Amino acid sequence: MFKKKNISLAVIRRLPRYLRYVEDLLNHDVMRISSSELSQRMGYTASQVRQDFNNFGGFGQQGYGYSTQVLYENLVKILGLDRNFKMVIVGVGNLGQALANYANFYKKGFRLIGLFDIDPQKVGKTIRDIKIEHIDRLKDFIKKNDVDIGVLCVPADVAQEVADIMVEGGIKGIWNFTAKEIEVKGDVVVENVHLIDSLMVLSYKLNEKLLEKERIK
Ligand SMILES: NC(=O)c1ccc[n+]([C@@H]2O[C@H](COP(=O)([O-])OP(=O)(O)OC[C@H]3O[C@@H](n4cnc5c(N)ncnc54)[C@H](O)[C@@H]3O)[C@@H](O)[C@H]2O)c1
Repeated sequence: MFKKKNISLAVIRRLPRYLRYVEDLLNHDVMRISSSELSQRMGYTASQVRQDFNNFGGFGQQGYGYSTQVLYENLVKILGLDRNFKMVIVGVGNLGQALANYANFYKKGFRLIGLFDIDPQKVGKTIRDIKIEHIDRLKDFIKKNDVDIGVLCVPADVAQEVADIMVEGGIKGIWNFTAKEIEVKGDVVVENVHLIDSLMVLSYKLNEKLLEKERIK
């Protein structure tokens, strides 16, 4: 598949939204959509949608628009969702347990195969048929099972040391939920998640509306 180099993160971050939307169209048996309709419904401009897809060769046909099936298959491939990644969660507290119980990861090809914690009260218990193992077993487990993704759900003060263990084991990517900016060696990729950032964006939008109302008064 054609792919431009150095595609901006902003474009990549829009791809899951395109995928969700196209999936919804397919579920409603909509097999074709024009770029203007797609852009209108998603709140983007038609040229932005075209530019986004042109990074990957563009999937539309002049005068036809997009086949939703073709769009879907391409987005799945671009996002690597056809690969089936193996994943472990480290830190099975509030967040780790919530993620472990979230079944939708499986539907997208992320297979949770291990849970790890340091707390003897938690080690040995199971969540969705997966036994929580002691952190001491993490490195060997990653090596033996060729784990792709490590989900970091431990307290921030131990995030770096746990990330180091993951890297030593040969992890390929870390989904970091902690507030700590971890450092990794080699070509390990890190994606940081901060739910609070999204909440602050909501706060910004609310604030804008309130300021507008106050101006009108
Ligand atoms: N990114 C976000 O939006 C977001 C949201 C909520 C929480 N968090 C962060 O996620 C992390 C977990 O939050 P929580 O509420 O689940 O905390 P928690 O205290 O409920 O869970 C932390 C778990 O990590 C385990 N742990 C501690 N040290 C460990 C080690 N060395 N090795 C393995 N396991 C270890 C603990 O036993 C516990 O089970 C925190 O860093 C928190 O700040 C991030």
